Amino acid sequence: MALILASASPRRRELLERAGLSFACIPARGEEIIQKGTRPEQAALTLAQQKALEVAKARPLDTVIGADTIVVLDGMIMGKPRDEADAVRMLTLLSGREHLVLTGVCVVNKGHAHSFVQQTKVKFYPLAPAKIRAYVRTGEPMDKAGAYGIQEKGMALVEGIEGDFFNVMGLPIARLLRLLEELE
Ligand SMILES: Cc1cn([C@H]2C[C@H](O)[C@@H](COP(=O)(O)OP(=O)(O)OP(=O)(O)O)O2)c(=O)[nH]c1=O
Repeated sequence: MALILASASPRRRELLERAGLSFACIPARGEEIIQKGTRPEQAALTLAQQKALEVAKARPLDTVIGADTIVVLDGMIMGKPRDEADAVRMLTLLSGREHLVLTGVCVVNKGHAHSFVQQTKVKFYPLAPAKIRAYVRTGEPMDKAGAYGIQEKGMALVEGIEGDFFNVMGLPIARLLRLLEELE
């Protein structure tokens, strides 16, 4: 029985590797679709479940991990920016404010799906418009929820966090390891 990470995210792969696990990566191909009006927790859970279940169908004997990370400001969900203007819009909204990063995780094992959502609070410094534009021009925000990466240049935007740092990067690794141990 193998462990499979149903993800194309280089951050998730790196975190699992750093935690010392052996696993294979098989990205889910399905589009990430969520119905309008879905609550943030439910959205993160549903997307993680969709990814894990899609890959688990092809690998029924293996343990499959799916995850999805969203940023939530005042109850509003921010995924990845559509384009640079969208990234500027998101970062302008996040400037000087506190938001939540939610990562949904789903582990499919022996035909059962085990899911949870982990939440981390992140506070941004106030950001001057020129700073936001310069950061967006680096290209870093484009494949990241909320248009920033706390583990790269985006670290300069962050005044503080409350909760698991790795959850912001895309995988709440300690809680995931605990779940995997329970399933052994
Ligand atoms: C907020 C934040 C998000 N992110 C990333 C983590 C996720 O990769 C990405 C959110 O997109 P996701 O849809 O969660 O993941 P993904 O499309 O990159 O990979 P896959 O669906 O194949 O698993 O944003 C950071 O790297 N740093 C951050 O600080």
